[in-house]
Amino acid sequence: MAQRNTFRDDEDLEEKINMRDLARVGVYLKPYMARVVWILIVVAAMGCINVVEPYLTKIMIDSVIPAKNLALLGELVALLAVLIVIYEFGLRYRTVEITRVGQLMLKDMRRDLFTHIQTLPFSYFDSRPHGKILIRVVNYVNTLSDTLSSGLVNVISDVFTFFITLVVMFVVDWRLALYSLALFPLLIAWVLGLQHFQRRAYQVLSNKQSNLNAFIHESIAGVKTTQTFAREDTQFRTFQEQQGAVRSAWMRTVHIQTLMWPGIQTISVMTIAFIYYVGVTGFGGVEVSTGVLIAFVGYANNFWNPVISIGNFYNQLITCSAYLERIFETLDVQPEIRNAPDAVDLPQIEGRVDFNDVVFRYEPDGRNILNLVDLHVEPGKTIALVGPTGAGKTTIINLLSRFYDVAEGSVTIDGHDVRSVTLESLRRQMGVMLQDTFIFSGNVRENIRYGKLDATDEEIVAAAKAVHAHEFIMELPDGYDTVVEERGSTLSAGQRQLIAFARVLLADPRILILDEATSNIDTRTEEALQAGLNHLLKGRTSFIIAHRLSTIENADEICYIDHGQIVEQGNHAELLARHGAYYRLYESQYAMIKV
Ligand SMILES: Nc1ncnc2c1ncn2[C@@H]1O[C@H](COP(=O)(O)OP(=O)(O)OP(=O)(O)O)[C@@H](O)[C@H]1O
Repeated sequence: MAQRNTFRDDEDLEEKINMRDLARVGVYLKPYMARVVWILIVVAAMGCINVVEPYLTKIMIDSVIPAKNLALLGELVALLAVLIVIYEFGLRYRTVEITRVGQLMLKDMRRDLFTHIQTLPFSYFDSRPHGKILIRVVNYVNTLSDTLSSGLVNVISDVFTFFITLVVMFVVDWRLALYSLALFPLLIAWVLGLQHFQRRAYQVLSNKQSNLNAFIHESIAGVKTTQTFAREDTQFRTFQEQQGAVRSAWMRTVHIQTLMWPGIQTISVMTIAFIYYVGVTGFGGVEVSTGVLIAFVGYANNFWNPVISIGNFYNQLITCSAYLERIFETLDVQPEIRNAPDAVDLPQIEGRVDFNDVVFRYEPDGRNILNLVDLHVEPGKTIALVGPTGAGKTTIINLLSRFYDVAEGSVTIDGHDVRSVTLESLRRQMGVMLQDTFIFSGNVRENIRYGKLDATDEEIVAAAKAVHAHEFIMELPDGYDTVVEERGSTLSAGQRQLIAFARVLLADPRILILDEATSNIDTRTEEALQAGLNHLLKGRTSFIIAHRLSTIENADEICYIDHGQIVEQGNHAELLARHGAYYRLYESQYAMIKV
């Protein structure tokens, strides 16, 4: 399991830029290669125009101006005008197309991230704040967007312009070309020297942003608790701390990044000065006309501009590598719970469930949460799990849906080990209603339909009626079309549970798991619900966890769980007669009711 992490903890960082990460971006580029080839053709044409322009200036200075050759002037101006128009339209095409390719790549990357995250096991979500997962899918991918769209646009054409200019410079005067490159090693040293610090600064920044995001996410989720305890000040102070850390990290990146530009500019200006010096003094035997000298300065600009842009792109890439690291790290998390290579589909089940001496712990080196749980349930029976808080009841049912794998022993359904069948076929035949009922934003009807996507409206209403949700739904402003907010915050807790009940029943599972499912329903509703449930439970194996014993008195079998073991098992009457742990629990609840 991944190391546990909170909003206060920075995540681990890689020491070096992982070239494999950068190469993996290429995988996302592959489907769009045809577009890229067209872009490259346009970029090549634009590069040629870039090279021609200084040459036209050379002709102007060497031939047109001294001879006052107006005819040639007219031709040059016309050619220049045509080239500029072609160049500008090429520029537009290039920008639009590369942005398109960049966005398509990001769409694919975000899709992969999202679908992968959906398959990750509970343990992944247990191990880090959700805000840190969110920032990977949204913010980090957005940051890549800038680099892949605008950055990539420039770098492709810049690399091309760089090489073509270099070739032309050598053709026009190879010695002057060599002198123009004299300071190039200095530039490389400058860029590479800063890169180390810059990458480190961006990694720290990404961590601080991630922490802040996790904190904000947690604060919004817990806002009601904060207000209840009037702890706004405490939250605010932590927020300021986190925010301050982001600001400092950000400023550090700016301090380092802004060193890059003056360095490159200084080297560029020194180079141009050197070209003038060499051209004017004839240093090293160089003899060139004024036109060639001016053209060379133009080429030097053509040459240095791409170098500067490539330097900038490299800058962005360093930033991105910190984000890519996080994105690919997420994509590389292998779901611990996944289909075995030889997994088969679980056939239509009858519903026999066996826990065979199951031992379980949440972390490999952690303590045993379940200790030799041996439980055998016939199809169609209702099993209730009771016991003190933290005893392991929820853990038992989590193993049944294979949200986690057992450490020892096995869980079988109709004799099939749950690890040997595909997860989809297993979970499709199981209806699980967890403690924290989740309502998606949308309307009530859509929320119930989540249990069976092709359910008709009639089936939805029938399911709602069966669990006695229909009455309250009809009292909502728009009935089944009433819009509910994410998490169902506009509904009461009991209403949320009734909707979730209808959803599970609509799925028509062979095995039904209800974890504290009836805890939020008032006694009257519960009685009605119980009646509806009784005929729906028929033919299904059901596991019910309930703290209120009145809801499970009719269960075929009741297991009293304590410290991860079944300490008592039998029906209500048998367990009462035993005068053991269940009896004491029952007595205490009964006493409370009497009080
Ligand atoms: N995701 C998790 N990671 C690590 N430990 C966990 C996790 N979930 C539960 N535990 C631990 O496992 C033990 C059993 O938890 P479980 O939720 O099964 O208890 P429970 O009997 O259902 O309790 P309750 O009646 O309060 O819901 C507890 O000690 C709990 O701290």
